[in-house]
Amino acid sequence: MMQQYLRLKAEAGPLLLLYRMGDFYEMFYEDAERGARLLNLTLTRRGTSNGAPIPMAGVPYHAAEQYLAKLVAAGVSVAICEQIGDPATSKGPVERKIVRIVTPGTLTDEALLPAKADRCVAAVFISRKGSKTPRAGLAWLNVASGEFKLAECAPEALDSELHRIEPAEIIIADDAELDMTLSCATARVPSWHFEAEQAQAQLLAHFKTQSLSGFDVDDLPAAICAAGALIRYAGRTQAHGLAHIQTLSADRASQYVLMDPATRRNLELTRTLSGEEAPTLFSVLDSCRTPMGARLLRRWLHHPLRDNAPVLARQQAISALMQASDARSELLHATSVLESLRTALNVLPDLERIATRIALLSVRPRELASLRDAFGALPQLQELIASAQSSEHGLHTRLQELAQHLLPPPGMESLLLAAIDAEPAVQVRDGGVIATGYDAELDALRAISTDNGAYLLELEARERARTGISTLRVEFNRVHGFFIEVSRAQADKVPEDYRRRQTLKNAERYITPELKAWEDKVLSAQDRSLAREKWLFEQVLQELMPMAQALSQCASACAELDVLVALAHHAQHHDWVAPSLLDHTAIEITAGRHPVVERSIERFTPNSCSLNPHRALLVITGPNMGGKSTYMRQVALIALLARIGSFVPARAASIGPLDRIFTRIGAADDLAGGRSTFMMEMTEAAAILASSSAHSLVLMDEIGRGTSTYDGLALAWAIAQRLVTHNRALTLFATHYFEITRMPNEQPNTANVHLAAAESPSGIVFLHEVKDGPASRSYGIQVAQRAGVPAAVIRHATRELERLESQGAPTPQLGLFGEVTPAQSTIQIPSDLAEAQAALQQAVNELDPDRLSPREALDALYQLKNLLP
Ligand SMILES: Nc1ncnc2c1ncn2[C@@H]1O[C@H](COP(=O)(O)OP(=O)(O)OP(=O)(O)O)[C@@H](O)[C@H]1O
Repeated sequence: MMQQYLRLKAEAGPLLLLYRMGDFYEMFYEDAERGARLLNLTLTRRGTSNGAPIPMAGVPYHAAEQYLAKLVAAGVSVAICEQIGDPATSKGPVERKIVRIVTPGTLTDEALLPAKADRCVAAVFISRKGSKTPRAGLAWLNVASGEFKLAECAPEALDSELHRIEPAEIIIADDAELDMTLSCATARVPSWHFEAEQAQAQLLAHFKTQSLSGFDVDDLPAAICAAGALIRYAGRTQAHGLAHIQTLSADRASQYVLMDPATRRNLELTRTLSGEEAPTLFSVLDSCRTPMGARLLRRWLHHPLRDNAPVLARQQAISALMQASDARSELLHATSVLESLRTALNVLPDLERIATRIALLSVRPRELASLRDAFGALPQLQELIASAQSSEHGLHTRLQELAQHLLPPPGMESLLLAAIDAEPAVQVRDGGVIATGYDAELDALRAISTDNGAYLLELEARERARTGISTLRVEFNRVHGFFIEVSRAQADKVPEDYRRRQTLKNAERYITPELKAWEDKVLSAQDRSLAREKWLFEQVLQELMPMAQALSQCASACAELDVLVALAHHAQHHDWVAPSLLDHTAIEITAGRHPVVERSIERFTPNSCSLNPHRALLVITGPNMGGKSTYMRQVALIALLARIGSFVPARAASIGPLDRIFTRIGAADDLAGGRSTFMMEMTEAAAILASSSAHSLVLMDEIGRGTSTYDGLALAWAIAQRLVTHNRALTLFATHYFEITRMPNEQPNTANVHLAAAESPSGIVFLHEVKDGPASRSYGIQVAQRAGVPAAVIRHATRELERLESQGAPTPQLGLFGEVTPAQSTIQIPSDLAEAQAALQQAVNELDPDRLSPREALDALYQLKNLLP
């Protein structure tokens, strides 16, 4: 047996091998040690190898799914080996085979997949290093939905692209190096899998085509190499192949508003800065009723669009949904269309994943039942959309397009209605999955095994008469089968042909030749009926498989409708408006709010923002805690929401096309990457300066604070100036360096705004209101006091501040930037002050404090004071 194990283990390679033995999946050697550690199992031993005991650990087969889920969550890939031979007839170890490979990125099993997030597997290939223009090729595959995409980018942008795609697993060549900050499982495959010819051949064989031209990806050679290796890898993991992956498409980054990983993180789109699921933009917007809707919303948030046309189509669909609901509820006082749509969507199961499992022939009976029940809701969805369309407001062609796909694939509904039982069992092997009336043979077999009642009553009457035992009973139970039960007192009356089956305390149970013959007939009918049912189910699956593609189109339409309904619902309940989409770059927001913060505090102060080529950079000052970061983020989030087609939290907004959104807001140390806070800050700033354009939105928060005041200020000034003169990006630049508020004097397309605060007897009051002009002061000490810094420290700091201010604190920065006038470059000391300083110096030198009486000391102090001009 160990030989068989070692052969299979060699086949499984680095995958953890779960080796089926009876009711357990066992692991051996290093796999056992690793598995025991990851799954918290007891490590035991089985036999020895070269005199050393062989470590072994196992999990019961019926609980395997939950252990698999843990392994996959830990990024481990697993090969599952089953017994395929019959133990009764096998000589030596039963034949076994690896039947399934589970890797973090290729899951299709409902139990192992998160409902509201996609899990895909990506392959990365970097074309010839050292060549003039090396390209990074990327391919990613969502096995659960069938989506297969390609993209190329410069190798420097690869990390950012990976953060956009967020694969659960990445495939790379065994000799490749990949420098990425995304944490996910990686799998290495032989480098020849990525060779152009091999990859191309693999794809052609998969799609059964002569060339890839039809997919419009010829200009992406590096990505094709990645795609070939990927389809080979994914194909190995699925027992029934990847027939549902029927197309390949290029995902051209130019269609999206690009965001780097820092920006996605800082804007807290789908994860908070501390890594939580909520509150995020996704968590507040996600009132989706279906899992595929929630997944699509998440994708939209990470892929804002550059072109106005598709954005407008979504926005108009949302308007139509909202207006239709108004019209109906006013007229009929009935539930609004929007609410009815939400209710109707609620009954839909995860159509997208069911479609995939139909294609993979791994769909479960109950999923088919839920699919059949869901089809009943589709006409209602269509009707509701039609009523949204018939409202007189707005254009809504997108809704019309969606409605056309809200249909079950032809033949699927009738097949499921006829074939699948109203409430099928979980597993086909339990029986009760195929509906009565679907197959005459099955019905006949079932009749034999279930219609025992009349025969048993007749037999009982006959036996009572024959034996004279009036209490005799004929019965059946699952463990012992059929039997005749006679009380202990009457047991001596039973005839010769009664054979004892079981003895109870007060009764004996018998079987007779006649009853045994009946039992055999019934049991064999049961076996045959289960076998027939299994076969019929497989036939149904084969019939359904070609319909999977159409079902997944229906699933996509439901997902999109769900997202549009969720956005409409949110807009309606939180007073959001449709932004105008401009065709020139500008962001004009009137009374905007932060979509997430407005939900968590009682009274959010709305603020406006105007950014355009004539007012391209806003220097934002104001106290700590004044609301600078919130304001900047809210502008970016409103722009992003507008670019996904959503309504926005504002009284009015006009948003033009954007190519990128960049944020540099607070930086954490990247200790693992060996970069300090300041280094991180500068790396991000460098990326922004390198890639932002006149169509980009840039948020910079307190750039330069990670180093000494002078260095920081100098860098902040230079960066701001470069952004406005060279990159010409729309920029929000929050800073505590007041010197930067002078920038509008030099750069006419910049302006100052500040977050207002007021002082009251009980301390500083934050008004959270954005006003024109620079802040008058920073209130740092007041904020520190509010934060609970000890009073003694606050007093000391206040004195120190007064001292610095009275000294007219050196302003080295005056000489640091731009045109330096002689008057600014040196600190001029007036001549009378120079004289006074000399006289003061002399007077102080002449004083001997030890010889002075208190009275003389006081006089000396007055004299010194008088020496000052
Ligand atoms: N417009 C607003 N209306 C109401 N409350 C707000 C508003 N903006 C911010 N706040 C509140 O003020 C708090 C501080 O805001 P924020 O972090 O944006 O300040 P900040 O000026 O960036 O501070 P720091 O300079 O210390 O980073 C937020 O947690 C929020 O609760």
